[in-house]
Amino acid sequence: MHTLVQDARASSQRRETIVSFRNLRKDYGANTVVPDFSLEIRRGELVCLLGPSGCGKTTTLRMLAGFISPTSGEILIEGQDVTRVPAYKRDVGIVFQNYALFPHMTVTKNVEYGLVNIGMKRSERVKRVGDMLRRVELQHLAERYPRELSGGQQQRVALARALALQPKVLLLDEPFSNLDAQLRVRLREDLHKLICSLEMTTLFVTHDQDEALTLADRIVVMNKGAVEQVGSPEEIYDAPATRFVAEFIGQCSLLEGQSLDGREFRTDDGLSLPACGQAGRITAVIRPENVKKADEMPGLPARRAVVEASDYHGALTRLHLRVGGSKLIMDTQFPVGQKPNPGEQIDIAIDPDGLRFVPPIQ
Ligand SMILES: Nc1ncnc2c1ncn2[C@@H]1O[C@H](COP(=O)(O)OP(=O)(O)OP(=O)(O)O)[C@@H](O)[C@H]1O
Repeated sequence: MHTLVQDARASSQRRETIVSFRNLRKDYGANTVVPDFSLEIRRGELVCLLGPSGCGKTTTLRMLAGFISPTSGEILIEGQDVTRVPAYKRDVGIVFQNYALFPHMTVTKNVEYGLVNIGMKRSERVKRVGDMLRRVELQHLAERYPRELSGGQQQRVALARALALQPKVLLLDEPFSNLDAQLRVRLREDLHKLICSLEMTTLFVTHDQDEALTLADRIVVMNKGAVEQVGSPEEIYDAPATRFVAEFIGQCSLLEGQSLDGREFRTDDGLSLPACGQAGRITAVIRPENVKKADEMPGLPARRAVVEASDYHGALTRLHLRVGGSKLIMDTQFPVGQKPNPGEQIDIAIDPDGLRFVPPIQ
């Protein structure tokens, strides 16, 4: 499986660039919402803009769609500068957060709409719409109106409408935000399969890290308009470049300290860990799965930890621990009835292979 993912990624890396953002900037008056955004998206890639609310994701997506003009910089689609090209001439399909279906048109008419506009022959339209509805599994609802559909079905109509025009790029703005948690997961898988089968170059926006980690080939983590890190989901989770990325993706404990001689890292609270080779002040990132029960890691120094809180999550229990003055989060399992209570002590070990370092607080 891993090899397949790597192969797919390697082959996408060999493919040509479809979208280029070059030093894109957007100001609203004196307020700079996107200072300097550059990115290349290759054919068939599924790229996600991920970040907290207000970080500039939608603004960036809308600049590519042509709904917002950048203050400076360039956007290229298949090598053509489209920065000043109107939205309807960009060959970009978009699925909006609220789907924006035409309420007075049936599913068929909604999907057919763009095809009529470009003057496609009726026989071809019927074929294309049929194909699209089959792909999103909505043939049986073709004559319904949007108000007669569930949220998930409406989303699929919006997707079919965007894909019917066979755009060069598909843009998705928070595509799952109006759906309940279970449906989100199912539709996420369906969407992933569909986009992969069409080899559709896709840029999507979300503030949901799970969505980004499960769907994207590459994630662009944004913070206050700036790009913090670009990488595969594995890279972003396993090797965060900054404190912001480490905290935004998954859970972690961040320990400030000093790398002493390249071999020892000493936290400000006195905890000693293997160092990263770098000297000076630095921050250690420890994921909860890398804090283990001491007896699971014989040979590593055991540390006495006080349980401050424990949260039961079904498959695992999350413990909030204090080791000396340092706080750690640990994900583990206990036999039924043996979960430690707040105030109890347990012996833990920190897996040095999972230890990562990021620049310290400025
Ligand atoms: N037309 C506008 N005029 C002034 N400021 C704007 C305008 N549109 C967006 N902004 C500001 O730009 C910033 C980025 O907005 P944007 O919608 O791109 O964020 P986002 O990351 O997509 O957030 P969310 O996840 O909440 O949609 C925000 O601070 C927002 O208030």
